[in-house]
Amino acid sequence: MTAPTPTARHTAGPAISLRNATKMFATRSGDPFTAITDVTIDVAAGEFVTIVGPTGCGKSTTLSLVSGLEPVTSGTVHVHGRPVDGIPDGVGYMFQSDAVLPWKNVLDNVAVGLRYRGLGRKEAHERARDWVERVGLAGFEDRYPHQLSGGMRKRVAMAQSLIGEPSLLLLDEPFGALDVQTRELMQDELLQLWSGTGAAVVFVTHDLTEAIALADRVVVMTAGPATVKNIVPVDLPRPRKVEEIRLTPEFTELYRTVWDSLREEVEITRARGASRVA
Ligand SMILES: Nc1ncnc2c1ncn2[C@@H]1O[C@H](COP(=O)(O)OP(=O)(O)OP(=O)(O)O)[C@@H](O)[C@H]1O
Repeated sequence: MTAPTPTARHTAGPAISLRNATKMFATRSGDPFTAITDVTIDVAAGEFVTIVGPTGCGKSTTLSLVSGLEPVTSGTVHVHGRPVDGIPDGVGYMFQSDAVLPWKNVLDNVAVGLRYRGLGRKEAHERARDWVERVGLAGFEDRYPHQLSGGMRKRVAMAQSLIGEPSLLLLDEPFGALDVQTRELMQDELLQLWSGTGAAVVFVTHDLTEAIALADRVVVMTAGPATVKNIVPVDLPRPRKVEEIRLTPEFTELYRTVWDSLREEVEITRARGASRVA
């Protein structure tokens, strides 16, 4: 597997910039529901940022403001220096439930984004073949998703998100449904594929080991409505092998720092849940 050539565009400012971003949703009762409040985060080109926080605090909502799927209620969200108004150019996504199309084989699934953007079949297939190889699926081009393992489907999804050479990669618990061994393998492969691309990454996860192993910085969110509680720099050398670095004393220390920050927020969230069922 080889890393892709650097393609991300370079701008002077941060790739992503949220300033006091607040999102409210309308509710049936008429009272707006605040999902996140005053979130301020910058992500530089080529930086890998992970977001952790208690369940339901607003992590996915934060991503949806960056991807343009939801408009911000107050505050600002900029991508490559421009206010987000609809889906910005150069965004790649990956979610827990992958977007692999059951009626298309591996090659067509990987090529689908390029075809959608108007590239001819031959060229799209050539590039897709290259990406199928990069994600370790050479020889499986003709297989259909139901003939693949969970890990192989994730590889297809990874190739789908990376083939467009995104300058921004938004990942929402992409490996959440995988077993632990496959997950670690996919984490290593993601790091390898991303390294050198210059893409800014925002990766939402519940798994602190994953958050620390992948990141340049871990953003810890508060109990909902989420705001940024703490940002922990991860000064571990790259390239990284998740299996190896998670056993180092530096990693254990980082884990303690992140968990110390998160624990209180998890307890607040649990107490709210308990009071609702009391
Ligand atoms: N479209 C919507 N309309 C109303 N409320 C919403 C909408 N989207 C999200 N919410 C609410 O906003 C809050 C934050 O949701 P969000 O999915 O961002 O949290 P999360 O931290 O990603 O959750 P999880 O950890 O469970 O994945 C939740 O209370 C959710 O119910």
